[in-house]
Amino acid sequence: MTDLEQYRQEIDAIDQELTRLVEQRFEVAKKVAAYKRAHALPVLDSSREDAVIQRNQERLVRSEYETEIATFYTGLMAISRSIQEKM
Ligand SMILES: C=C(O[C@@H]1C=C(C(=O)O)C=C[C@H]1O)C(=O)O
Repeated sequence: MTDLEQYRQEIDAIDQELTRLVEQRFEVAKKVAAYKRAHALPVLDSSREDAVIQRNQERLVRSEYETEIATFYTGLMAISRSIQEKM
């Protein structure tokens, strides 16, 4: 196996885990949406989103990825909100 094939195999294994976790996150977001609907709360909670981004930036082993992790969570939470809004 070439180094390239080996690296792609590593990425595929990470993606498998990521997809499982992201799907799990979406399912919990739907429960949050049901709660918010029952309590007449808006889908968007900007202060919560800011806190999620900050906490995950702090979790990084390498702070060089702070901007990228913020971009990642911003996109993930936008998708999460779109799932909640479709309900
Ligand atoms: C899931 C929620 O709804 C929205 C989506 C969020 C997320 O995906 O983490 C966070 C805040 C909200 O804008 C929530 O309020 O917790």
